[in-house]
Amino acid sequence: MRKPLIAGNWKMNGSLALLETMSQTLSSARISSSVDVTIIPPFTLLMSAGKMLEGSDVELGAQTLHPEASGAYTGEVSASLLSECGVSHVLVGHSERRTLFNEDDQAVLVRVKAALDAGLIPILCVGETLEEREADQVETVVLGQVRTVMDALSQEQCSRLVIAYEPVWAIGTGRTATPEQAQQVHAMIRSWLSGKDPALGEGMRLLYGGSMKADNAADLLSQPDIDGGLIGGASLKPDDFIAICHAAG
Ligand SMILES: O=C[C@H](O)COP(=O)(O)O
Repeated sequence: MRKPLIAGNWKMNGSLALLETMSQTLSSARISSSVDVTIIPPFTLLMSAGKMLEGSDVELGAQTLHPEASGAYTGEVSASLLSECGVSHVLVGHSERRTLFNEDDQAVLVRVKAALDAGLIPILCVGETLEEREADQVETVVLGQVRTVMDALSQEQCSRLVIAYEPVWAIGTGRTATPEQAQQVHAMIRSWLSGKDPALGEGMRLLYGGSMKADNAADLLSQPDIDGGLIGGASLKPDDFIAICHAAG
């Protein structure tokens, strides 16, 4: 039985004030222990967030990392620096990183390895653009992104990953994949994983991301192969984020 995970990616948004409100709202929300919850604020808030969340069940994630352990990389942050803030999860390969910061599959792979080496849980983001969907390339693109990473890792390393399927055309657009569209891609990813290793297919959490909101979360999360959500915009509104967490429980 896979435990659902709801992860809120704040992107380059939020503030210390929102962090305080979010942490208070989450701690009084009585979210079921059958759901894992992670918030993923910008780097500058991680240290404060780590302190605020200490002792709570809510976990902390980062939005990216540099693959090297240390060195002259002005502006970058390594896995060990993230760990010091109390970070347990890190997004890798988000479509905004792939598109705006030119992170290709190899750049994604080295970041996944760096995260795993440091004991962090990578949330590997994959997904097709609208043009790729319209050209019938969903399987080629999505499984290509999954394969590049999974085929380069040991089975034990693979078992520590979470995958988030985020159709690029649904991110921040208000245009959500239908539960059937999302389920179809999740089932395809799971079937590929099962072919590689049945235990991996059975155990890996596959999150959906792309305009998931309080009013569509329950339908998406009720699909058999959707094990949680990677939430952008709605994760900045404490009540909406908590409603999504409740929908997963
Ligand atoms: O990381 C989160 C995703 O990009 C989804 O963002 P969104 O919920 O604003 O569409």
